[in-house]
Amino acid sequence: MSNNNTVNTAKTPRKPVVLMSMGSQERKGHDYQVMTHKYIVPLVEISGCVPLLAPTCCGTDDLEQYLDMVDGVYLTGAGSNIDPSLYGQENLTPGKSQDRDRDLFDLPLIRAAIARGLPIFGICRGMQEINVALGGDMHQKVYAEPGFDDHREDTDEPVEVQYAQVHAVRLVPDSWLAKLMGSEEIRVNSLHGQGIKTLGKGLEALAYAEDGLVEAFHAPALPQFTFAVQWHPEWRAASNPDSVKIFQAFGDACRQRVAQGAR
Ligand SMILES: N[C@@H](CCC(=O)NCCCC(=O)O)C(=O)O
Repeated sequence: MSNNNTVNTAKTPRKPVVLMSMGSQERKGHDYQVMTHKYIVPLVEISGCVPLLAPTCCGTDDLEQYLDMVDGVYLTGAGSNIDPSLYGQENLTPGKSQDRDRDLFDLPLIRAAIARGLPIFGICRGMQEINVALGGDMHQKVYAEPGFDDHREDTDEPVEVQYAQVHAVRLVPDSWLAKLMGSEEIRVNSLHGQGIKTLGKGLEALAYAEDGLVEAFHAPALPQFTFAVQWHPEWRAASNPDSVKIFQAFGDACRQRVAQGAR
């Protein structure tokens, strides 16, 4: 008897799994590992990936095992500053919080992920971590540097104001980012006191603020997607066409990794 039910043998590819390193927070005498919703939601809903949140409070013994489980790495922003001793400077902001556990987890994570050819996407602190991991350094107080603007948010303002678009960034003409955005200039939000001073090995600027500060970079010599921005595309990402394009591009890079059958 003929069977009209054809069996679809084409397997739907699994979703990419993406590592997100968590940050530390102290509340009422207890230490927490945290990750903000606004970073998680666009990775799931726009990039179409599955987040794997990794605590950074337990050292790096399991780093390679984490990387065995993922198809990409996504390094988020955080209010803490990277320990400047990690890029050869004295600490000029002793009043600002640091997160040494996250520093000591993320810097080797970045180098190991690059060595494996994993796609990497960094936002704000995440961008700065990639830069430092590759030997770059930072202006610890951009707002105090001659010729640079103050890129910090006003923390007394409501959060909608803090994450509002406040300045333009010029995208490098004819770059893949300019082509992706369909423009050589976009407007972005700005919530950072630190900024790129020297780009790390293999990093190339893709966007600049009006004062010349590097606002996005990539690693053109690497075969995999390696992209980072100083602004916050995760903020209400679904309602920002530029953010949607960025998160979709990262998701596509991670799907390409899955298709390569790397794991
Ligand atoms: N401390 C660094 C990085 C700033 C940063 O990531 N800000 C975002 C904090 C809140 C959020 O996660 O959205 C600097 O000041 O440059």
